[in-house]
Amino acid sequence: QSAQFLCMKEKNPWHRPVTIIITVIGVIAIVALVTVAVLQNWPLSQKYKYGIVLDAGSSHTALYIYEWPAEKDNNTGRVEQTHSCTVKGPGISSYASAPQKAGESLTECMQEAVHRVPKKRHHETPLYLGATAGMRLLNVQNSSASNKVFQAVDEALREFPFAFQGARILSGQEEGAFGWVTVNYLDDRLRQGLETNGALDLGGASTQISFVSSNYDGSESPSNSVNFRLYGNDYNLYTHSFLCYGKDQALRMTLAQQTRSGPTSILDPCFHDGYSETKEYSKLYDSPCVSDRKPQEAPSTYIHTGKGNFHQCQEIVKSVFNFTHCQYSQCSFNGIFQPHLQGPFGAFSAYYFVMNFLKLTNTSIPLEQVKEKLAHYCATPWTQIQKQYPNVKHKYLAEYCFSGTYILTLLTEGYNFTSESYPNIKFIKEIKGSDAGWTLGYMLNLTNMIPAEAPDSPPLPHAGYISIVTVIAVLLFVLFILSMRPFWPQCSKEPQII
Ligand SMILES: Nc1nc2c(ncn2[C@@H]2O[C@H](COP(=O)(O)OP(=O)(O)OP(=O)(O)O)[C@@H](O)[C@H]2O)c(=O)[nH]1
Ligand SMILES: [Ca+2]
Repeated sequence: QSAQFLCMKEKNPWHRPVTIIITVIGVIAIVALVTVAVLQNWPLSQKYKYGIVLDAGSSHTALYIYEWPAEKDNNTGRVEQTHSCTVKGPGISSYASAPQKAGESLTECMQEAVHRVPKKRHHETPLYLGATAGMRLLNVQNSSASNKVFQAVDEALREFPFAFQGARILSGQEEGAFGWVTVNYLDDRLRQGLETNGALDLGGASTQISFVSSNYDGSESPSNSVNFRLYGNDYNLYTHSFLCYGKDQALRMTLAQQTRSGPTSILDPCFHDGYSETKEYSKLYDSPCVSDRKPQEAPSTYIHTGKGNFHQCQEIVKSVFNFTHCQYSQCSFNGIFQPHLQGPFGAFSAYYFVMNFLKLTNTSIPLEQVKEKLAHYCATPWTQIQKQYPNVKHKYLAEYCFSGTYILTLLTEGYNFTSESYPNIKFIKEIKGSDAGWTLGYMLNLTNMIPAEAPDSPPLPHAGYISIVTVIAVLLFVLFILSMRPFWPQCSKEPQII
């Protein structure tokens, strides 16, 4: 006789059909549960949607293509610029006498957009054209010519397979406010409700300043106030656009200032010593910014010569700002209200082009030192400048001394930046690969891509959710197996005598 453990003789319980079936069903259930959870929460499709904005500025037109994930997440700050194209030739307002050409000029960049945006998205891709100060001025000067330019541009853009949403002139407020939206959206400040950055935009024909100031509620000078509710936060923005104070029109104003008596030549401190070019009076005064100052009797041309003196240049530049009247508690210039400057500022477009060329984008350099460096640059003879920068466009190169002086004067005398607040300015071209400017903000607004209220975000991130579902499923399965214990084969504790 031998004593044996009976259960040892029994078949392995895991081989019993019931256990096998339960296990298989359990495993299938867990796999199914986890798969459903993963699929349900997977971004439905990783494909992209597109939007196109044409920035019809006074000096040139640029096309921007934006991209964002096709499903959900549009409101989580993920719209990015994927491509930009600079239209050859001048801005559309320069085609007043040949409107058809304004439309034609856009063709090349538009064809590029046709190739860049996937074909199946073409028909649903919104296309906007916004015109700024150049068209505002043309509209003042000759509204029928500006209508014709728009008609030509409209017709040209309709030829493309996109969802064309129209061409129009932006108001100065829109231009300023959307520049502010762009800068703060790209920095992810809006969604997170962080303190915002002000925006400084310097174009060819107008310039904008926009910022949130805690002591400005919009009641003083309401025309400078723009209200936004974005991601559940209220913003009361101060914004102003100065028509004629873009750098090209400001240069005209300083030249007008120096040619009031209709001389045959001027010695301009804003241009380098040795610079000399013959220019036409009719071209100089062909703008509403200066047309009323045209000298009574003037020859057809004047010789524009330079003498390269920063301090004298600054005096002439100052004279295009009017500081005599202010009906508000405080003003910037020309009687325009401006609350106390507050917070950091991003300065883009010509602010960046000019300060970058002059190697003056580092605002931690004291303002006095910046002025000294610029004074030194302005005093450099024209022949030396030309030798030093043989590849820079002649028109740009000739104007950097004026442009730098104008920028510093506008910031300090105009907007009241001081040596203390100057370091709050950052000269920027782009943020995270997207250009700073009004176009992105304009598109986000028109496509309702920034919700007024904060989106309901799921309490757990995707990975966390999946892990928890998996752990709970496994736990439930183990519990289930344990609950089946009564049906498990029993081993007797005592050896049995067979
Ligand atoms: N140095 C330099 N200047 C530039 C460049 N691109 C544009 N500019 C000049 O900088 C000024 C401002 O340019 P933009 O910001 O494009 O102006 P815009 O949008 O055409 O004009 P607005 O309608 O007033 O906004 C103009 O005088 C341009 O000629 C560049 O790459 N380098
Ligand atoms: Ca512009």
